[in-house]
Amino acid sequence: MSAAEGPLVVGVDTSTQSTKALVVDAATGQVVASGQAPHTVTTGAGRESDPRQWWDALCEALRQCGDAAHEAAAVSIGGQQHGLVTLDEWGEPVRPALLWNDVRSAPQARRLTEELGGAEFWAERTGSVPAASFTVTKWAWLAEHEPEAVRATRAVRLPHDYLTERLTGQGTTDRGDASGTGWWASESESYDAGILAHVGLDPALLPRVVRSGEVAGTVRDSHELPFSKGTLVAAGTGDNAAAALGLGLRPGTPVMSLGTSGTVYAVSRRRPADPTGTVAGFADARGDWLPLACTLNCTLAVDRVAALLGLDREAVEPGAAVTLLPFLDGERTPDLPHASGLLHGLRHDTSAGQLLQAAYDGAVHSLLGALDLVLDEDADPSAPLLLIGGGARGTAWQQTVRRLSGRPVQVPEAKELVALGAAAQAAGLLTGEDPAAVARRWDTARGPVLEAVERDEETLARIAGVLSDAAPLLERSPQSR
Ligand SMILES: Nc1ncnc2c1ncn2[C@@H]1O[C@H](COP(=O)(O)OP(=O)(O)O)[C@@H](O)[C@H]1O
Ligand SMILES: O=C(CO)[C@@H](O)[C@H](O)COP(=O)(O)O
Repeated sequence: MSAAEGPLVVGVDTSTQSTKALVVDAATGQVVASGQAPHTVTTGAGRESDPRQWWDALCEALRQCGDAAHEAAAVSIGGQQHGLVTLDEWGEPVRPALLWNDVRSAPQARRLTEELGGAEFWAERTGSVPAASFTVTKWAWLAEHEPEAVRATRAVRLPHDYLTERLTGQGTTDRGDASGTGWWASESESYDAGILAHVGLDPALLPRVVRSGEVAGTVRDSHELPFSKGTLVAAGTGDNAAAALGLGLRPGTPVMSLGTSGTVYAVSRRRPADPTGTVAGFADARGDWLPLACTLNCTLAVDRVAALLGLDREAVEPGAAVTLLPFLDGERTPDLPHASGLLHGLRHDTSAGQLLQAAYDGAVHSLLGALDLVLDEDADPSAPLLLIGGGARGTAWQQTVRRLSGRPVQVPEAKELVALGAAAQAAGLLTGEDPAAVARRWDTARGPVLEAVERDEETLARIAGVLSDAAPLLERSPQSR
């Protein structure tokens, strides 16, 4: 038996690049064991992963947790948002999942927006104007390009739903992740029959939306897993909503997450509805809202630039007037799904380290441009920005965010905030507490605060100028090149 003070719970983050599992003492928040296993994502035109890989990675991550996982009384899964998982009558994937960063459905996003009353309609009805990331656009793409896959589909799931269902045998989701589909009406908090009919998706194929604090099911017999039969399974949620739980976030505190995606968000009491499409009006996993902006090019894009230059990711140098828009995967914020990377202002005396700094600046500029739109008007502009995700461990990321935001930056010591949020959700099932209150009791946001420095307005203005001047080039679709 472990020396834990309370029951043990398991929190999982099934994100784009890997699955991470934490075994946590529900009394203290102490992480008693952890494991991690990678996934592969296709490159080229689309971004796809086989959902069965996520299950194998979950089993491996739990195996690494050793005996502690056997003692868990409850488990919860947080996962990458939006991915379209199509299952056949035996619960097997019909085809690989289309991931959030697959931009092939950009034409369907535009078309759906126009066909159903425009951006205002979508923002008001679902909280968001659909971009290529949203599940509804992926379903429309599949119907157009692979109608046989659509015909074979008997269940439609999100990544975290897929794993939860393999644990419990029941098709469930939660409001946080459902709000990123594009077919969940934030106005009525239910599936939107009109939108579903428009895209030809039978609501009977969708999972039940489990309420906050409700048990999604219990672990069914499985010889692959360390859990006992009957272990409680919480609703789980999307990874950003899980991280908000993991930080015990209160309204008005801004978060920036630096991972495969870059995100900025805050909890809000007001239901968001941004017709410009910059802010996605997600629900959080409790009963509030999670206005959020997301970029497709964050740590992977900057690491790719470092690799091209043959530099360590920390080998940045200041002082150049060179601009690099690191849109290697197209971009969502700003809405430029067909864009590619763009370099401007290169001189004989520009160093490789300065080019790398320009990639960090470009990635952070996109996120900061959306931060004010995410925050309510009454949010405190001097509140520290909480910096999380794999990139938050890097000094170059920390210093870039600090310089370009002009805000104090707090870096929580806890590394896996998505998995911790899922663990807090699982703990809440056992104790009856609000999961965000569990995380506050665990003091998960604790970490050093880097004092504010003067905001680097010159760099921000230069990047904004290049972005605006290069708009025709960045907006051009592949067909018109
Ligand atoms: N010490 C570090 N400094 C800077 N970046 C890091 C560091 N450690 C990890 N990363 C970056 O974090 C990314 C993974 O972050 P993570 O939040 O786990 O991603 P995701 O949840 O999208 O899979 C990697 O792409 C890597 O570039
Ligand atoms: O699309 C979004 C949010 O809208 C992304 O934030 C995904 O949820 C993927 O997250 P990571 O794997 O980068 O954590």
